[in-house]
Amino acid sequence: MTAIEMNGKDLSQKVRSDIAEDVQQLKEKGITPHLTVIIIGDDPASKSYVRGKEKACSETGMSSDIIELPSSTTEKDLLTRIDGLNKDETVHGILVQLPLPDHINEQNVIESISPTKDVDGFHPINVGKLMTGQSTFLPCTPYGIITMLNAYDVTIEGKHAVVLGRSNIVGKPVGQLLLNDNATVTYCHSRTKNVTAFTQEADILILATGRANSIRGEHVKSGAVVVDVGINRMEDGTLSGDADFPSVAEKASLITPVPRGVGPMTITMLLKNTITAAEGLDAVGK
Ligand SMILES: NC(=O)C1=CN([C@@H]2O[C@H](COP(=O)(O)OP(=O)(O)OC[C@H]3O[C@@H](n4cnc5c(N)ncnc54)[C@H](OP(=O)(O)O)[C@@H]3O)[C@@H](O)[C@H]2O)C=CC1
Ligand SMILES: Nc1nc(=O)c2c([nH]1)NC[C@@H]1CN(c3ccc(C(=O)N[C@@H](CCC(=O)O)C(=O)O)cc3)C=[N+]21
Repeated sequence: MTAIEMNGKDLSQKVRSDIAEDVQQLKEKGITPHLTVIIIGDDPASKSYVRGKEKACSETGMSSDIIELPSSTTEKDLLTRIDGLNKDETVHGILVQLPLPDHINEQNVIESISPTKDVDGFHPINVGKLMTGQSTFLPCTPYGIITMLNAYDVTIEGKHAVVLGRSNIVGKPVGQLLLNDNATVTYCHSRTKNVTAFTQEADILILATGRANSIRGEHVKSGAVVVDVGINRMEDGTLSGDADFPSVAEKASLITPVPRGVGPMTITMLLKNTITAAEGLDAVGK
């Protein structure tokens, strides 16, 4: 079998043109959806993601601003700024780019963002809603993955989904969304014994470990749907996923490439969440 590529870049174009229409409608009501991104320090990869987010906002007619702070910023300063943004009615979505410098407690920062402006879906209130099946902001990468699987007509119900990785931003929430859609979900992590025994049983395999080219064709069941979340910058400057793309693509029925797979969908769902925030839906607790 040779896999069909699930192209997140093309799908993003389509979803973003719908988003642009929603933005237009909101503007007619006098609301311009606005996203504020805070970035601390000068990690080049983080800066590049943040630029991608800003570009995507302007392409859909949304407004955005980036607050760039030095890595010496204290937690107290950061929390004060977030408090200001929480109170600012012109700001609908707040995203603090992760990871943060070691001297700042990530959880304190996440919990300081108003759950109604938490377009990352990382606040414990929103995580709790996701776990209990209530509608809320879905974390952007998992939301993008589900949107992609739906767009490519992948049946989730009754399938065995295996998730490699259990981070709060990718692994755990993507497993929860698949469970909410009636998959049987297995999580694997660094302490899992014999990961291959699980990957070989997966109908839907989500790779989110950040270990470049670590999953090869022999690890994958024939006909599996493989979603590669990994973004690994190689020595030659190119990006690689967690899958060894050529050998996995030979076994899988559908696969996401890296780049142009999950990454662009993550940004697209961030835009969607910002619109939801601007609409002020009851569903997110307003
Ligand atoms: N495309 C996109 O939009 C996005 C891409 N990413 C990329 O996705 C990848 C994962 O990101 P993130 O979740 O933040 O990463 P983390 O480093 O936070 O988590 C990695 C997870 O992988 C697990 N793991 C490590 N080694 C193995 C192994 N050998 N077998 C099974 N599991 C293992 C870890 O287990 P343990 O918990 O035991 O340590 C951990 O749960 C990265 O490459 C990141 O750059 C991230 C966000 C968005
Ligand atoms: N609070 C917070 N929210 C996040 O959502 C968040 C974060 N912090 N920290 C870092 C990770 C990573 N992430 C990516 C987003 C887009 C691409 C993306 O667009 N990738 C392009 C390639 C980009 C390139 O060429 O460098 C692609 O895969 O085609 C990648 C990774 C969001 N994250």
